[in-house]
Amino acid sequence: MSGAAPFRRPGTPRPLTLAAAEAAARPPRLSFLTTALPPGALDGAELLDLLTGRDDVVSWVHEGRGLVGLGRALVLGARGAGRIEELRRAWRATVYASWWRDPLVRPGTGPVAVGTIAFSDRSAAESVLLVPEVIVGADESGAWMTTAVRAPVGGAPGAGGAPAEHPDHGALLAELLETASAAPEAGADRGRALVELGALDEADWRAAVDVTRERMRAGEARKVVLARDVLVTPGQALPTGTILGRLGRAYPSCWTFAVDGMLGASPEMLLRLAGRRLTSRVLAGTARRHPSDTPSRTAELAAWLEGSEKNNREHALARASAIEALMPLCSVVEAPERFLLELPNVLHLASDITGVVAGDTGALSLVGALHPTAAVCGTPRGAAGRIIEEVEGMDRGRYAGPVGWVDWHGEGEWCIALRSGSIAAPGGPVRVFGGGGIMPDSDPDDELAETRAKMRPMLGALGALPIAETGRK
Ligand SMILES: C=C(O[C@H]1C=CC=C(C(=O)O)[C@@H]1O)C(=O)O
Repeated sequence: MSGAAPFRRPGTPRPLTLAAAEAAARPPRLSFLTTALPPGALDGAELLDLLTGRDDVVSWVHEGRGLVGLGRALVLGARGAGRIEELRRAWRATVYASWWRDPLVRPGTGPVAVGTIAFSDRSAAESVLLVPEVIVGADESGAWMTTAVRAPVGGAPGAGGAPAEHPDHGALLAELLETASAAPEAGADRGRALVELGALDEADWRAAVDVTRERMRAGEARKVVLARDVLVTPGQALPTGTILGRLGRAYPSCWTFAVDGMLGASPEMLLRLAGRRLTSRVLAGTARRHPSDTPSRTAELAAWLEGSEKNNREHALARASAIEALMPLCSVVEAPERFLLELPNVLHLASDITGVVAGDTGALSLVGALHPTAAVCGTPRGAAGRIIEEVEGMDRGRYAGPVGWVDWHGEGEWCIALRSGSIAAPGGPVRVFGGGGIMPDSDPDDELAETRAKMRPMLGALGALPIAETGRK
């Protein structure tokens, strides 16, 4: 076992765990209370510092801002082809049945659920929406705390009712800050991490790329994204919050996420919906880089990537499929020229697509319409999905699935769970994933090296890379 025990305030009932379909029919009643934290209340601590040494945490942090959470007030679960729609309905019913007070009314305040969704309709992994007991959030205007507790029986639902008994937010924050400052230093790793083969060894994965290329050359698909996994046992038991702190420090421009044991630092924003405005970042086309590369070496790589015919074709397919999926849902879609995104481990070709969502389509419906994108599945989607199932040899679980949060009126932010891993039990081994877009002219050795580069964020945070390669600051 690792670090601290799971977060549960004394006297709180066990988390409510419900099948989404059941919750939609008989919604649970929660009470949410949001309060602004006074300026300086975090006392110089970063959001992710509040999670150091802890398990049972949630995280959604980008450039130091976002949401971190502890504990579980409610867990909604679903599987199969209808999983996103079932979760959407269950959350909507839960919000309708619940009480809340939110004087801030900003993105991420008030009732919020965080979610992680399986890549495939046929995955054995459960897709969940989870309401943490405590959320601490921060944006450019300040910080806040939201607590969620079970609502008392009786009274009218909705935002107008009286809140139930909530813990004192000032005292709770003081307790979180104190535990964080007492947590052991996250820096050094004691033992050596063990990295074991996942579903396929490297030779078999290269052979899978070969078979995929042949099937594409025969006309079955134009692009297929193949992934592989390794199992990493850190040299010492690492609490999830400690791994997140390392990811956030090394990859601040990515979204450092954790929900229900799925964690990582994703550079790919599937969609952000705020005030009906939608943003989606499409990444496809990659050059591997090393943290010690000089600026001139990076410039050389960038020029190579921008001129690479194969990478541009790969990017164009992903970009076109995102635009095509958004067109029927938006009154306006804009897609300026692609650009180069620099990360410590890779360079990507990137497109930021924006739109105005028509009608009252919420973030989870949009997630359902966009997933799986050509950046993680391929083109055409059906044929690429079949090839993945037949050659990859693994259930991706929540890897390459949507991960993010949704608020009380259906807006929120969702990434694709890339540069990620899954932890089955706190402090235990982590299944780390990496994939790449395969084109008919792909080179299997190159593609394998690309998956290694994409695993680097997680391997570094787990102490499974030489320190010079971690990108850790
Ligand atoms: C499938 C992954 O990356 C996708 C996202 C960006 C670039 C990609 C590429 O160039 O192949 C992949 O489509 C992964 O990180 O596991």
